Amino acid sequence: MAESTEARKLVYLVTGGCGFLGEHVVRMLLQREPRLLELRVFDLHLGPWLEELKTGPVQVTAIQGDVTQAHEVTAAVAGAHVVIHTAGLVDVFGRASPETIYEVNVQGTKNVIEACVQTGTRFLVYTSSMEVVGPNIKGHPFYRGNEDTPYEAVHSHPYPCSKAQAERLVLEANGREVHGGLPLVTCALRPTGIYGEGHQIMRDFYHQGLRLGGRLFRAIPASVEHGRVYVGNVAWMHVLVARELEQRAALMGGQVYFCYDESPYKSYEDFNMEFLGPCGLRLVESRLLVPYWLLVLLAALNALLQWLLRPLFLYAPLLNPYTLAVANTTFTVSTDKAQRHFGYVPLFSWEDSRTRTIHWVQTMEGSAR
Ligand SMILES: NC(=O)c1ccc[n+]([C@@H]2O[C@H](COP(=O)([O-])OP(=O)(O)OC[C@H]3O[C@@H](n4cnc5c(N)ncnc54)[C@H](O)[C@@H]3O)[C@@H](O)[C@H]2O)c1
Ligand SMILES: CC(C)CCC[C@@H](C)[C@H]1CC[C@H]2[C@@H]3[C@H](O)C=C4C[C@@H](O)CC[C@]4(C)[C@H]3CC[C@]12C
Repeated sequence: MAESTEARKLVYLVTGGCGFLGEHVVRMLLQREPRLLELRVFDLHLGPWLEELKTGPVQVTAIQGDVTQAHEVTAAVAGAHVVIHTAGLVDVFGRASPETIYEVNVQGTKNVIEACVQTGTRFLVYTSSMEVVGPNIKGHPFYRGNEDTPYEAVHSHPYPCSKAQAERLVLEANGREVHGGLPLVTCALRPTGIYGEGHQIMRDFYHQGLRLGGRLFRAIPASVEHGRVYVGNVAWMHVLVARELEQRAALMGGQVYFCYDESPYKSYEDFNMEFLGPCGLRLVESRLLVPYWLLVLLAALNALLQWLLRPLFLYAPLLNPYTLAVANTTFTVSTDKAQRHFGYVPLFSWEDSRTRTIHWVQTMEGSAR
């Protein structure tokens, strides 16, 4: 590598660095941030793959910790220049209680902010979500909207509520004085539905399709558009924001950015078929067999069963009233704010993103090939 070790002086902390997005952020930082001296990877569950990263020029420090424990967070943040806070409890299936979701997503984020303030860390990038905007409980479409598009952001589900609260805390913390007297600079990235290597729900759909003899059944009309963005591009946006936050603090501090790339606008299921189709699955047009009212009924039945069975075991299917509403409401973004503010251009074309994701599905354990 051409850069001298002298240029390496920055310490980054990635919370949730062993999650689906977090792992991509960690790997992207190692590849694309030449000023990195130390990379701290903080997660409740550390991945074994971290070991192989420890042989490179950057010191990779794995920290097993819990964002809900303020002292653990403060210890991890101390001495870091930049914190990328991706840790979160992503649960729209009723696996965790609302209290736990709030504890991790809201209290965990408060702990990260306070740790920055106490220890003098000045730059904080928060992984928010499109869900802080919508789809809202009224099912209003958000069609090719941007960061300034008016939309009634009203939620009732614990996950979007917690993400919205956490995002607000992060943005309000912009400008707070940190230890040493300088201002904290924060911003939030709002990915739409992320896809790519490691995406658990794609894995679930693939295995469900295999169990159903290579078929998936269309539930959502093809006309409902659902925003998707490739994980490599989301990771790249995090790296760029973190890099530019110091130089462009006045412009970027306290701002939100949707994550976007060249992925096509399609329905959730049609989009998944871009990858699952080449892996041998087909989408069966069953909309006449399974009309929407029946899906609503099934989703409600699933919610009831989840509640009834909770004392015995956790019943958490993909279909519930909330996931049905999200999948069945158009929500797509069209914006260039990230390009204007910090020069973001997707690193991976749609073709690359598609090829990489297909390759990942094909090499998945239990795949048809
Ligand atoms: N997956 C998506 O489509 C999507 C879309 C928009 C936003 N997001 C956001 O991106 C972030 C990452 O999501 P993901 O899809 O990679 O989820 P993920 O579950 O794969 O990753 C989250 C990581 O956070 C860690 N974590 C959870 N609780 C923790 C705690 N108490 N302390 C420390 N670490 C903890 C988990 O162990 C996991 O490694 C989340 O904040 C999520 O809200 C995800
Ligand atoms: C109706 C069924 C046949 C299909 C169910 C699909 C459902 C599980 C999918 C559809 C949309 C998905 C969400 C969407 O991509 C965006 C996000 C934002 C992110 O912050 C967390 C994940 C989430 C909520 C996806 C979860 C899975 C959903 C609801």
